[in-house]
Amino acid sequence: MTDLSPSDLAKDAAARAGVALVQDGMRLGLGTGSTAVFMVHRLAERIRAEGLRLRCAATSRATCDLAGQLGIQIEELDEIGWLDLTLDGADEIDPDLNLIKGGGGAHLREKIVAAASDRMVVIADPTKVVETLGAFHLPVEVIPFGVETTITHIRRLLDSLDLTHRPILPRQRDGRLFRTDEDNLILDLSLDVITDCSAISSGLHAIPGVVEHGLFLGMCDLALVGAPDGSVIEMTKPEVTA
Ligand SMILES: O=C[C@H](O)[C@H](O)[C@H](O)COP(=O)(O)O
Repeated sequence: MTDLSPSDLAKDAAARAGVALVQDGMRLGLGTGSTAVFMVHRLAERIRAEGLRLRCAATSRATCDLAGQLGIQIEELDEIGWLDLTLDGADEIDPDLNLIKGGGGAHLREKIVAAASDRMVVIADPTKVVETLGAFHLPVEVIPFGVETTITHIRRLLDSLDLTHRPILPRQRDGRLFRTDEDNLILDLSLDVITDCSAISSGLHAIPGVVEHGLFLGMCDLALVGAPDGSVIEMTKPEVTA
């Protein structure tokens, strides 16, 4: 790959470091997004060079298609059953390794795959590292049926959490409502700062039309943050003191 922007060089550095964790015989979850694209390319290179025998599940149709084009066989998650490692990108990473994901609308399958993995490792460029989650909109996947009612429920939840007047925007693409791989809709919540991630998470999960939100709390084990010069910083969870 030539002529990469500084941002792409950083993503590629993180992707290489993530792929370096892959060992022969592993069952892998492959994430979605622009950083994951680098990861899938680097993984395909290692498979070709080293003959790695892997079993891989994808978190989106896009990743499934790319992997197929590069000669990586993708199986259904349920055929594999459980995964050793998932490598995925993120939109925001806080110091506790809590994440916002779903900028590409793939967070539902990503969360199912990450939850079925012994280890979730995030690969990212430095712009994704934040002190507090929330500057990036929080994606919420919702069922199309009764979406206005679901928005009303979300509005009431935000009001109850002192997050009044925060925009709740149905995601659009090419002038039409964006549809996920499950044919659902995405609502993007502009929250600015999320001070109580657990309250938002449990509140959203309690709303019937909500399928899944993009907060990944306590799921990430390690974040690999690449830089344009090829170096990578490892972020680990802070030690819990008794
Ligand atoms: O839905 C998309 C995923 O959660 C992505 O992993 C996330 O948006 C990060 O994508 P990127 O690597 O393109 O910044």
